[in-house]
Amino acid sequence: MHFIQPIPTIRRDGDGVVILDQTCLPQRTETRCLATLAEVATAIRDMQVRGAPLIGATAAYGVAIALTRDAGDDALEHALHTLAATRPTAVNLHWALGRMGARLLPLAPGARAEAAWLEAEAIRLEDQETCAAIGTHGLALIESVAARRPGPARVMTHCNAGWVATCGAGTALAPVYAAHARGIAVRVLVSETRPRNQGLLTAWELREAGVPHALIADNAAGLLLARGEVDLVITGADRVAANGDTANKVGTCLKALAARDAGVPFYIAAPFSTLDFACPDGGAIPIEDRAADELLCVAGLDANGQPATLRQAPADTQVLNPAFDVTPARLIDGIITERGIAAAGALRELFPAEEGAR
Ligand SMILES: CSC[C@H]1O[C@H](OP(=O)(O)O)[C@H](O)[C@@H]1O
Repeated sequence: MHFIQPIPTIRRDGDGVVILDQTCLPQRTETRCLATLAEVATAIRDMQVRGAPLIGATAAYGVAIALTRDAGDDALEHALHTLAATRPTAVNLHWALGRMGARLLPLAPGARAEAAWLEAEAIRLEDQETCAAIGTHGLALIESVAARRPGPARVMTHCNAGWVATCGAGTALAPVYAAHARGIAVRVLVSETRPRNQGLLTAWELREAGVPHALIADNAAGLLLARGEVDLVITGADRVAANGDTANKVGTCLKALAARDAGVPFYIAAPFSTLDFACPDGGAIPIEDRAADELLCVAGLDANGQPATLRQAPADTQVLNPAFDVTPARLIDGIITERGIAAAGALRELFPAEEGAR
């Protein structure tokens, strides 16, 4: 059964794209047209689109949008550099731009725009297939939990690695959706994911899909793991280094530590486009620092149901806001990819270098 996104996270519309604006979720579902390179770069930087695979696809469309106006060498280089500078950690962005550059640079300018749209569309469609395959492979983990004990399989996740973060079913949530579609009882524990609260997107997705779940405060994860109330942890990833060290949303590493201490298996779900074989280990992964206001303010609806932002601490409060952390390979029980599940650090067995992996 193929997962169909309730609202496409990105789709071509003439010489531009229409995105689902994630800064409005979960309060409102609004789409937004992106018609220029600058609008695409802003959408990625400001997280109107977010999630590693979706960032990559959006960047690919951004190149197509730019080349539709000017397909010369300088314009192509400018588009690639502008988009590459938007967010540093998710390697899917750089993977997609590398793929676009390799496809387009050898072409005559007159042939580039059409080829760029085709390549962007191919990246989007491939991501749908990739998510589906991750779902199939991850399903086996949920099935084995379901076979071991009565009641729903209790899966903890962090951040949002569901359909809104991709062009398909998601990464970490793809196995959950696959289980739910097959009638396997599953209950997802969703951590809030301060400061940007991507867990609210996960809770919204699961609610819309009718998948039982509970939103938890980030700091509740350790207690729930220690009390034996979690069977399996699955999170997404933004970059997996060659040795299996994995960057994901800040807070992931604490969950992996608590899971290991409690004897709960901890898995990462990530496609090939998230694997960075050129990056030796987690210490070499660039970690994005984001604006202080992400911690100092909260966004939501006011008493009248209108969108509002509240400042919860003085604007000059000193803040550190690393958006990601690195979970060492030793804490990861496996990485669920579109080609199967590999031990962290053994990804080359699924993606041999001779196939052209970075
Ligand atoms: C499907 S990977 C999603 C990945 O993206 C998140 O980052 P962000 O919300 O900053 O784009 C996070 O690390 C998730 O695991």
